[in-house]
Formats: sequence, structure tokens, C-alpha cells
Amino acid sequence: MQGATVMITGGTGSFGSTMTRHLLSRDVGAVHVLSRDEAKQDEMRRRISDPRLRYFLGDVRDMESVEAATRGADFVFHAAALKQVPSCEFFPDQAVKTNVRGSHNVIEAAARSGVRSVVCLSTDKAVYPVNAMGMSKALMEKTAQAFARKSPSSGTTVSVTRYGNVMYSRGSVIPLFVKQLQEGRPLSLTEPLMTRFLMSLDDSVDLVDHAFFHAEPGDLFVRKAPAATIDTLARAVASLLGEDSPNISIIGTRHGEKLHETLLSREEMVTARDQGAYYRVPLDARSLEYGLYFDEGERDTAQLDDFTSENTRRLTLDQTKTLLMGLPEMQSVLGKGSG
Ligand SMILES: O=c1ccn([C@@H]2O[C@H](COP(=O)(O)OP(=O)(O)O[C@H]3O[C@H](CO)[C@@H](O)[C@H](O)[C@H]3O)[C@@H](O)[C@H]2O)c(=O)[nH]1
Repeated sequence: MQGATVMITGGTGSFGSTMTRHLLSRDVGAVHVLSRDEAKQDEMRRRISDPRLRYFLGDVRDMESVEAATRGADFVFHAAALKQVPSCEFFPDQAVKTNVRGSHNVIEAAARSGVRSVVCLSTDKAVYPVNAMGMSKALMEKTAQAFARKSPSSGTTVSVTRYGNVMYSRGSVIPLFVKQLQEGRPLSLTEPLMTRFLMSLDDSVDLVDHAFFHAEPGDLFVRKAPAATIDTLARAVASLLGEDSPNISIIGTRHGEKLHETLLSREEMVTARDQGAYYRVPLDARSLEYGLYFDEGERDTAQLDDFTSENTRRLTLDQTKTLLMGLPEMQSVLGKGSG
């Protein structure tokens, strides 16, 4: 990474700005931030002042702007996406434009500019998807894998990382629970037994780092993240804020939501390689010869389970509290921030 130029799409978002700080601390030569929102760029410019940072206003849908930001880059982290479930549900064509066509643009521009490695960020919602956000992310994954399959001699390695819920991310349930507690309102739980993989922003940066250092073309990486039920999560947040018996109102599963999330399907578990804290799933590099698709099956698939938020390591109340206390946002709510 030393001296390298790194381009981050969606660079002003939570992941993008955490990754930017991480890269700047690692002696990169330059970071190109590509994003749509000039106000967020301005805000980030004030927050992180470093001459190695360059901002590019643009959109992954607009090839010219992607090419401008990619020029001279050695590495690309592709984080730009429409990722809210409800908005993608109402505007699926917009999800296709950003998450599928936009990703195609990023990969093509990277290959043309001789980028060495592109890591595309995906989500557990892309596995057996039930909502438009997950479906469009699943197609982004296919776009990345198709590039690897059809361009084996390309100097550009394209890989994918999938992650679960990033704790305390904007608009997510943890800050909502904190607000409800602070306002003395009941905690609104969709379904107490629902489970979610829990990751911090730092975990997601580590996962992308891991992908970057280990990826072969078309690889997919996931972290063996633990999970908690929503009931445990709500009670852990409440307990940290001094409320051991919170008022709870059950609102029911929302449109487009699953009871449990899946990070790897059983079909992927067949070829997944255990890498300690991570799984690596290599590209299915069969050619487009239809005979191979129809005549050669996989006997192990039926023997394996999906890797889900239901069967991964389940966090207890105390373990969930410990995890939450490690988050800077939670520390600042509890008045324990470093300042
Ligand atoms: O009032 C609420 C809102 C949510 N939940 C539950 O809390 C969990 C987490 O919800 P939320 O924080 O809204 O996250 P998700 O809908 O799971 O989606 C998040 O996680 C995805 C990755 O899986 C990202 O892509 C999305 O952008 C991000 O919003 C879910 O089980 C919800 O059912 C409640 O119990 N009560």
C-alpha cells in the first residue's frame, strides 16, 4: 500500500470515511474519494485534512466521472450503493442503475486504467434475496464474478466481500433504540427472535483488507461474525443506558425483511475455504459450456447447512453489551468518549 493511489467509491459514507482514515494512516500516496454529495465532501474535507486526499464529484452511474476518479489508481474499494431496503423496494430500477450498472462501470473503468485490485462491498441480504436491495447486490456480485471468469488474463483482480449489519450505522436500529430510551419511549421491536450478524465498522474495514491481501480473481469473502437476537440487542442497549427492564412494543416483521440472514449459502459452503476468522469462496470458473452446468453436479451440497445468523455463534446479553461498549458512538452516548 505504501505510496499507492487508492480510489474509494461512496468515499464519504461511514465505510468510506473510516477506510480513508485507515489508508492515510498506512502511508498511501493518495486517496481518491468519488461521491455524489458535495455537502458531504465539504464536511469530510473539514474533518480529515490531508493533502493526499482528492475529491471527485460524480456518480458510479456516470462512466466519465468514474474514469476521472480511477485514473492513476492502483486499488479500488467499491462501496457506493443504494443500500436502504425500503427505497430500493419502491425504486428497484434505481437500485439496478447504481448497484448493478454502476458496479459494472467501476470494474470496467478499473480494468481499462490498469488497477491491480478492486474489492466490491456486498451484503448478507444478497444471499437468497427477498428484497430489491439484496437482489441488486446479488447481481453486482455476479457482475464481478463474470468479469473474473471472462477475463482470466486481466491484470485486475476483482473480488467481493459480504457483510452483515454494521452496528450504529446511520438509520439503523441501535441509534433508534438509544433515541427511544432517551425520550422515555418503548423500544419498538419487529420480532424479538429475529437474528442479525453484528459487525463494527472496524470489522468491515478488516474484512476488506483481508480480501485485498488474499484475493484471487472472482473470490468472495465473509467474516465469521457472531449474531444476536433483536430482543438481546434491545435489552443490551437498554441495560447500558441504565434500564434493565425496558418497555417493549412489538411491531412485527417489516416489508422485505427476513427472520434470519445468510452470509453463505450451502452451495457456497461446499467450496468455502476456512481462513480462521474468514471464509473464502473461490470463483466457480466453469466456462459457459452448458454441458458442464447440466451434467456435472455437486454431491456435498445436500449435506451442508447455510451459514446464517441463526446458526453462527450466538451472543449472550453480556457479550452483546461488551461488543456495544467497544463502539465509539456508544462510548460517547455513555459519556466515556475519548473526547
Ligand atoms: O424499529 C425497529 C427497526 C428495526 N428492528 C430490527 O432490527 C434489526 C436491524 O434493523 P436495521 O438496523 O434497520 O437493519 P437492516 O434492515 O437489517 O438493514 C441494515 O443492514 C444491511 C446489511 O444487512 C444494510 O445493507 C442496510 O443498509 C442496513 O439498514 C432487524 O432485525 C429489524 O427487524 C427493530 O426491531 N425495530
